[in-house]
Amino acid sequence: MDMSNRLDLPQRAGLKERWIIWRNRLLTNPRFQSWSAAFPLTRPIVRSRARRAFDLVAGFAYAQVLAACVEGGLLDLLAEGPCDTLTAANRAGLGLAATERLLRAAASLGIAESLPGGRWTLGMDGAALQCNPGARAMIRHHALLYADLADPLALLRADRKEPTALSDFWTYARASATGAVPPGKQGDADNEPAAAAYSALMAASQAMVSEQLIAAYKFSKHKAMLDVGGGTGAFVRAVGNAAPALRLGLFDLPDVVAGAEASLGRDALIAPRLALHKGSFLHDPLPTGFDLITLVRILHDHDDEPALRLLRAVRAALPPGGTLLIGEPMAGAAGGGAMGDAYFGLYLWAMGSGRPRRPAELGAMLRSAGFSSWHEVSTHLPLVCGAIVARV
Ligand SMILES: C[S@@+](CC[C@H](N)C(=O)[O-])C[C@H]1O[C@@H](n2cnc3c(N)ncnc32)[C@H](O)[C@@H]1O
Repeated sequence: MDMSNRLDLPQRAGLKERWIIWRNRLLTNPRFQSWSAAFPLTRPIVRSRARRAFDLVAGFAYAQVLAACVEGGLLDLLAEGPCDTLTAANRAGLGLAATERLLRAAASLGIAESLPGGRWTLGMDGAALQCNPGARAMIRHHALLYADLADPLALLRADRKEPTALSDFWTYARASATGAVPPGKQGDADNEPAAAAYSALMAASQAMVSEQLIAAYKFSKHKAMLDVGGGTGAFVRAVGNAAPALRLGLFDLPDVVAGAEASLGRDALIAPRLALHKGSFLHDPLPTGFDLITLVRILHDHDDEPALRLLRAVRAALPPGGTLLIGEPMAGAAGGGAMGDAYFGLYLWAMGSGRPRRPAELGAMLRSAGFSSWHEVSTHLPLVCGAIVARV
């Protein structure tokens, strides 16, 4: 292909587009690359861009170093206090040389840090991850994602029609994408272990999400909250503890509600004001009698058609003046970097259903589902969870 021809094509391109084309021409020019790396004023920029480019190239290796530290128990060990390489080798079940290699890699990534006398402790990022059980559960879970991403083009070419490790894990995902009834809807014994596995992962990572939403939104101004797709109830419990007068409801697939019953049924502060509802939010009407409905990490799991169907069901279940709170990581979130389009984009593609959405896209769907207004509510960490409030 004649590149120069292609680059000259957009005669009518706007200023921004022409600037991008000019910039990319410059950046791909070997003479400019050599000059800017040598020139003292541009050298720091070149170094930092080169580091960023290298991180893109090596990201998979970095993630695997982290996975090895978590799976090998090294993060737990380093959290107990400084230790030497032999102790780390014994904990991880690795040879001395392999452990030294892994710990040096971890130290270069901020997961571990070396101390005098050949000892090791947690690095700054290691410390942040170690105190976050949800993040550690996700790191372990990523073995499935990376298996699916081993051949990314094959995954994309398959057009979400082939089973994947993630579509086998999230058993409702394929049903949502194809319009089928989800496996757990009939209280399906075969589906119970799968429902228990994804519910455990969600419960482990729920605390960081509920922390964001409880800090951002005043739940106590409502009388009754229904958490739709509420899993085994970690979010209901957190909100119920923060708003002790709130009546509570949880709706999920029967296999999952059984887990919620086991987890919340004996909670003296929650159980007396909790109603559990079983069904499929894509096939059954939602229970009424709640002035607040929450969808936490739900919509992004579903393609536009089922997501819109769910929003219409929520709209139908809410009374006049009722409120919907959507909480999930959103694409284009401030400070979210590549989380939305790169991470969730590919994760949900591999799962076989759903997509990350920008707040404005969710807003347009809310309008077409019949909500009269919506606005974004800012959370402390949009990377973990963004929030949108919509009114009937
Ligand atoms: C990603 S999990 C989120 C769970 C919880 N909201 C949280 O943030 O931890 C999605 C939840 O939606 C539920 N779900 C998926 N499809 C459903 C359907 N058709 N009807 C009811 N619940 C469904 C799943 O069982 C699961 O508990």
